[in-house]
Amino acid sequence: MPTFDTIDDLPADSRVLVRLDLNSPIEDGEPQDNRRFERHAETVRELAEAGHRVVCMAHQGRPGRDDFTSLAGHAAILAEHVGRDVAFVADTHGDEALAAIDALGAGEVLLLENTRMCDDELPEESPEEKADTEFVTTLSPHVDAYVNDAYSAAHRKHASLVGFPLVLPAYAGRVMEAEYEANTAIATREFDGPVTMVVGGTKATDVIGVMDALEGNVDRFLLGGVAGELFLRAAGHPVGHDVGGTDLFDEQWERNRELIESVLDDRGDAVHLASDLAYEGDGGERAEVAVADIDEKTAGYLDVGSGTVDDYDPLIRESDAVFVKGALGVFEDERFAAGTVGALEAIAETDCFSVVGGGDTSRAIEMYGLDEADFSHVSIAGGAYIRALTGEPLPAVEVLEAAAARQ
Ligand SMILES: Nc1ncnc2c1ncn2[C@@H]1O[C@H](COP(=O)(O)OP(=O)(O)OP(=O)(O)O)[C@@H](O)[C@H]1O
Ligand SMILES: O=C(O)[C@H](O)COP(=O)(O)O
Repeated sequence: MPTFDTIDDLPADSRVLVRLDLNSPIEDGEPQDNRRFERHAETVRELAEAGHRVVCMAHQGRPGRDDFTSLAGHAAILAEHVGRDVAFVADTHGDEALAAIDALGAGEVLLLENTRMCDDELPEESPEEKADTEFVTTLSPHVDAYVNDAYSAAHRKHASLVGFPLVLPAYAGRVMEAEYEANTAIATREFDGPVTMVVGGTKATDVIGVMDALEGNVDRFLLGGVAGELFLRAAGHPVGHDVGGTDLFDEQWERNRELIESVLDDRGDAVHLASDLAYEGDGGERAEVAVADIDEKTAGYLDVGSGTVDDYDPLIRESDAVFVKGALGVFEDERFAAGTVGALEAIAETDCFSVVGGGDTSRAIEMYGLDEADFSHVSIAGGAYIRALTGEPLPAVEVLEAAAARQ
């Protein structure tokens, strides 16, 4: 169980500084609505309805990149989800921000400007150094408490994540609580039956590290995507390398070859590989080939084949817990969605504990009309989910725990 305090412990009528993670895809300069707004809105609404004065802060993109924008558009989307006005001030901790914070009435909500527009925010430093920055020392006296709801950014040692909880009473928001509990379950919970992990996507280096770290906690890994092909390569099949200008395989193979081989040697019985793969046929249709019949990879494989979907289905249905990291194919294209959707449907129809992680993969749930309520938890975290799965500590969670020990 987490040892941090939650907003249930927050004193009444607080002026509270709440760190959200609204980092979103940006199209034509505008943030796109996504699950993060909906989830964080629950924490914000609960705080506002309880009569607290709610000062939100969040980041967007990274300096120098196209997605580094103001949060003005985010305030409008957040307001729709919260169901009340969210005022926006284009300032992180200057006079304008302080005046807006001081003027907030009970139940009112304010969003400050992108934290990464403040020079003190980004360099990763110790919580003590962050607590000493002008950003933290200027804002803190204007609020009574700090709430961190940004689990998905908790792997970063940035001022808004680790500085404030050193100098203010600090609490976890509802998203922080839910993500923490679900994402650590694989390492901390006892399950009666088999624990299965569905592993795919393009970030093979991440997921292979997770497989290595979780060897003792997972009974079987069902592989697809780029990692799946790299394992097939290690098992001696002529796949898992780049063709036609892709750069997904060779570099990740060189980086992970030893680890893949050692996972196969140590836990080969737990690693399930695709028996067939799907690709784009000459007429643009989905075509499939048995892995045993592949002599040479001439085009990209974009999904696991239907035989593999049938192999994986009962393994999922007889599991007591299923964790998903990465898609089994390029599900964004309907022709290559069968692997990912097949696995998600089997999970949804089974009464197992389930966590679906990864921003890209979880999009398949709404794209294919699945009901989010049929999963125990759909994570909104990327890097933090990976770190939680591998048991790496999250600095922003550690400071919340330290704050609770002080409080
Ligand atoms: N064989 C494949 N070839 C190319 N892309 C693939 C293949 N299989 C799956 N993908 C892609 O993998 C993506 C999802 O996995 P990704 O590694 O991006 O991880 P995620 O965990 O969902 O997201 P994130 O880490 O960004 O939050 C999908 O967009 C899908 O198109
Ligand atoms: O979107 C995310 O995964 C988090 O907000 C972290 O963003 P970052 O990788 O830019 O720090």
